[in-house]
Amino acid sequence: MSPVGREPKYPVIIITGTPGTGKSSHAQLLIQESPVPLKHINVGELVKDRGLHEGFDEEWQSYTVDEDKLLDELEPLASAGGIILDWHTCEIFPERWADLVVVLRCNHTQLWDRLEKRGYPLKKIQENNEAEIMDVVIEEARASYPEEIVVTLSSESMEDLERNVASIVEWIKTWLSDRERQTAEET
Ligand SMILES: Nc1ncnc2c1ncn2[C@@H]1O[C@H](COP(=O)(O)OP(=O)(O)OP(=O)(O)O)[C@@H](O)[C@H]1O
Repeated sequence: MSPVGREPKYPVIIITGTPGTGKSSHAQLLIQESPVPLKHINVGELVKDRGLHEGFDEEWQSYTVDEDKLLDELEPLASAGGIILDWHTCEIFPERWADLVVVLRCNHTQLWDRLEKRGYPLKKIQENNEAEIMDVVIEEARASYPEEIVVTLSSESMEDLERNVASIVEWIKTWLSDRERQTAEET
C-alpha cells in the first residue's frame, strides 16, 4: 500500500548530491529514457523563477529558500507523481513523497574542476568540496528516508551516467509492475 493520501500513477524520484555531481545531467537523460513520462523539476531554478525565497545571500551567492513556500508549491506535483526532484539537498522533502532517492557522488578532485569551470567563487568551491568529502548529502538522505529507497551512485564518467540512468529505468519498470500487481490484487 502506498503512503497515506497519495496514489500517483508514476513515481517521485529525488536526485540529490553536492552541486556539480551531475543531478541535472542524470535527470535530463532519465526523462528521455524513462518508460513513462516524467517531469524534471530543477528545484534551484524553481525557487528563483517563482520567488520562493527570502532574498539573495551575497556572501554565499545563493538564494535563501523559503521552505514553506517551496513545499506548498511542490505538494500538488508530488501528490500527482511522475516527477524528478533535482536538488542539492533532500531532507526538506517529506518522506511520504519519495519513492526513490538517488544520491550522486563524485571524487573531490573532479568535482573541484567541474565547479571551477562554472566560475564559482573559491569559498563556494571549497564548501561544496568539503561537503562531498564529508558525505553530507548521503548522511542527510540516510537520515531522512528508509534505507531501502536510498541508493548512492558514482557520477564520474559518461559511462557512469548511462549506467546509472539505465538502472533507474529498470527500477521504474519494476515499480510499475509492482503497482499493477497491487492494483490487480485490490480489485
Ligand atoms: N557522470 C558525469 N561524467 C562526466 N561529466 C559529468 C557527469 N555528470 C555531470 N558532469 C558534468 O559536470 C557538470 C555539472 O553537471 P550538472 O549540472 O548535471 O550537475 P548538478 O549536480 O545538476 O549541479 P547543480 O547542483 O549545481 O545544479 C556539467 O558540466 C556536466 O556535463
